Amino acid sequence: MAETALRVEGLCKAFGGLVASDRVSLDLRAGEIHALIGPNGAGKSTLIGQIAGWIRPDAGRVLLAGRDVTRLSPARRARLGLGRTFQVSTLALPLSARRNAMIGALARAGGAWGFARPLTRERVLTEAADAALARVGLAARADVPAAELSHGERRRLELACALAGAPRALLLDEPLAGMGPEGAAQMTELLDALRREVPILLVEHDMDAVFRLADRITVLAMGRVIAHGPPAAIRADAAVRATYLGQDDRPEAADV
Ligand SMILES: Nc1ncnc2c1ncn2[C@@H]1O[C@H](COP(=O)(O)OP(=O)(O)OP(=O)(O)O)[C@@H](O)[C@H]1O
Repeated sequence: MAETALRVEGLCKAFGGLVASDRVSLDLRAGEIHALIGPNGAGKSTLIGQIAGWIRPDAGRVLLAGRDVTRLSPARRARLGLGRTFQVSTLALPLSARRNAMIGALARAGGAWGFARPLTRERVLTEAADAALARVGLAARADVPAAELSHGERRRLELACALAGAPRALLLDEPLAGMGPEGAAQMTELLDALRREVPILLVEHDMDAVFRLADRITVLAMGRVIAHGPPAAIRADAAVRATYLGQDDRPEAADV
């Protein structure tokens, strides 16, 4: 059986009387893209927040490569290999693409290099950043300020920032958001190849991409997992169809 990079067990989170996560369990295995979908307000962001560590669950556990990280800070989780991108860009716009990717590499290293010589540290971070930029097709743009990159390039740079930290598992929150067809196709191709290097938990509203990319899909509605399985089973699932009826991102809209 494939190694489990990330496991969520029985996560519960309520905001007052509103249950945003209701005993949610899922896992992310080596070599796969696992998509998390659901209508607006289903609890996807709340779940991602609990996995990343900035929302504390009321109950349940988060395990990264078998280690219980439920009580660790987001920074500690990053240092243990949880990479992520955000719905809203976190790039430092005046800095070059390389400098941004170096910050990503630093997030993984944390204080571990406190005693390393500055020149050694600079070289190691630069190498990690350049490798990540090459991986997302931005090697030629390394010296360009993030502010001057196109929207699609910025999204790939955000991915490079996460990759520069050599993550064990990657959380991607709407990596295709705001992209035109060309950028979306480029990013889809990139993610398709990346799964072999790092397993990906993908939150995405573009159902064409989800059904093309996902090895498995978990569907949330009102905080609960209502379906889980390979894309073909999800597309055929009556509860999923009922939940998505009338929604733009309903699975039946995906022509895959
Ligand atoms: N900090 C909060 N305080 C109160 N209610 C919250 C909070 N965060 C989320 N909620 C509520 O929890 C529910 C789940 O929200 P969440 O943002 O996780 O859904 P989502 O699936 O990510 O939605 P979307 O696709 O629109 O981003 C919603 O009803 C939302 O209003």
